[in-house]
Amino acid sequence: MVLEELISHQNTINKVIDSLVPQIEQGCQLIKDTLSRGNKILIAGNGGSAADAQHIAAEFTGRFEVEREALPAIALTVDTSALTAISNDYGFERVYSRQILAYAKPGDIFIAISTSGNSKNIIEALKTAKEQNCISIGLSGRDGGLMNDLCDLNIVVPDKRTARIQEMHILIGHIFCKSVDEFFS
Ligand SMILES: O=C(CO)[C@@H](O)[C@H](O)[C@H](O)[C@H](O)COP(=O)(O)O
Ligand SMILES: [Zn+2]
Repeated sequence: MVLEELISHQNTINKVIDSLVPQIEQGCQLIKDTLSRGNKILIAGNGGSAADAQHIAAEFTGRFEVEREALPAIALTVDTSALTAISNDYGFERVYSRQILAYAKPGDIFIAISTSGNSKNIIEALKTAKEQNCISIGLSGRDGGLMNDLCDLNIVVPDKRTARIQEMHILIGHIFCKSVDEFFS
């Protein structure tokens, strides 16, 4: 089983190498352009993808591999008072869209992470991000789901398994960070 899982991960990376390099490069460029204009990054996801959202945001506000200026990135997954109040008062579907209304300025980037591409709170957040004139980058999987029609750039990991898709998302997130390190250092 262990070897099979490792080989399955390797097969997914090979599919990403074969099909997603231009889209990942486009994501790097959008993020560098956004940060160098003085705009910020907002990130959200559910479950393992919530952990990815805060992991990636912290690489920007703190640092990744080299010394460079602090960069503005906010994970919408971390404030338990906001998460519980918004869910309780407006419904879980609006837990991220309400925070986008609070934080987003035109030209900011919203990175939406969903392996199915269909989580309702992520879809609502993408609709609000569009209304706020934000740029949206999707990290999704399977067939890209509803995110295909709502993201400026939807990076769809060509796999069916949530675990494999999540593993590629954090790799792509780290590639975004590497490209930002090179640009800002
Ligand atoms: O990490 C995992 C599974 O590996 C789970 O916590 C997973 O993220 C949750 O089931 C999410 O609710 C799935 O949502 P999504 O990726 O379809 O948007
Ligand atoms: Zn997981």
